[in-house]
Amino acid sequence: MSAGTGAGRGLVLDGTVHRGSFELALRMEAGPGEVVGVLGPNGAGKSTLLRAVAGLELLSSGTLAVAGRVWQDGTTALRPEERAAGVVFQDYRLFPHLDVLDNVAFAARAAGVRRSEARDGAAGWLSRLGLHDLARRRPAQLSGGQAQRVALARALAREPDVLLLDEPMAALDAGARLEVRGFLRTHLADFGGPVVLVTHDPLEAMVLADRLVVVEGGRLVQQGTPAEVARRPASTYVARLMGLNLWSGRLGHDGRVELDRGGSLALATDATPGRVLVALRPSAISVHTGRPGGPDGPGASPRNQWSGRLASLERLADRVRLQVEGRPGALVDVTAAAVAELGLVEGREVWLTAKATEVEAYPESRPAPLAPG
Ligand SMILES: Nc1ncnc2c1ncn2[C@@H]1O[C@H](COP(=O)(O)OP(=O)(O)OP(=O)(O)O)[C@@H](O)[C@H]1O
Repeated sequence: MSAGTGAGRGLVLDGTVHRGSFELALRMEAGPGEVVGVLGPNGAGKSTLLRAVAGLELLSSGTLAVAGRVWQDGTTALRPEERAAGVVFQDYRLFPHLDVLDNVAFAARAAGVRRSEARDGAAGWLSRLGLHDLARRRPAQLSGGQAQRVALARALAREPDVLLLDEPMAALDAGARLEVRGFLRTHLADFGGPVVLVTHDPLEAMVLADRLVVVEGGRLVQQGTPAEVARRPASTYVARLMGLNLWSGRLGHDGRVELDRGGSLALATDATPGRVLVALRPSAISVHTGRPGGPDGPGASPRNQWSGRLASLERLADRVRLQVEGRPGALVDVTAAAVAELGLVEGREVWLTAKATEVEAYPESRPAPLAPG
């Protein structure tokens, strides 16, 4: 889906929301058919953003419009029930006393549609989503994955102008998460309106979102396609999330970046001298237990090498992540075999090397303004 196009028919939020002493100040758009993933650390304001769209919090200033209709501005504030928003929460929030069919029929019933007609409509949604076998079950008889699929059916059955998903997979175990992720991927693509998906999980964001918006401390710090954000993270939080090393520094005319927190790295590419962020994949760094090439070795080694102390080892799915203190400190990924062969233990002095071609540098800048809708 194209970013930013036709946002007039999508969602446009430009304003501030206050909750106690916290302020969210944001401009964001989600075009029709576009899935925007909102990422951010705890307390960043992600839920506040969704609540403001749903009408559970009011904007202190600014405007919110969805599908060409103003939901809030200086003079208007639609009540939550007047907003055509389909919301899916992490804890499903199905009505426990109603079976699945009546849960999905609920919005139509609340809008005054006759019971038989509302149930026919709900049955249609359940069939479309492959959930008709669950129609007669009560929420207590559903697994977490099933409950969350029903919650999506209920949200879609409202025929909303925007879908709001608040950490929809956070309460699920790994198996159900995979299942629901596939389900969302299929059915979000069929929904023609804007989707705002709040998540902590970078994989979920990568798989489901067309565009990412990163919020920290109530402010937008970065937005872009998942690939852009992963390649050039704008903050340490994003870099960690994407599993990258990120340092800030100053690039000189000699092609070396002097890092703010010590050390320097050589680049292979031409970048404009000045303030930069430097990203390096943990798997692009090699570990050695002695100085590469020996103390007086020939210059055959890669252009970046530095020493450090192994602070910790963490087993990941298919590798081991090392945290090395040094100048610069770095995350390094190696195989379990390498850990054994090199005798890597906490506290050990190591040498790190990285090819200059692996070092990605880009200007340290404020997020680019949104393209006009
Ligand atoms: N009812 C409230 N009254 C006052 N402040 C609140 C209230 N609820 C949340 N806050 C504050 O608003 C800020 C943003 O909270 P919010 O829940 O939007 O963050 P979040 O990004 O969704 O975090 P999390 O990932 O932990 O859910 C936090 O600093 C929080 O302390």
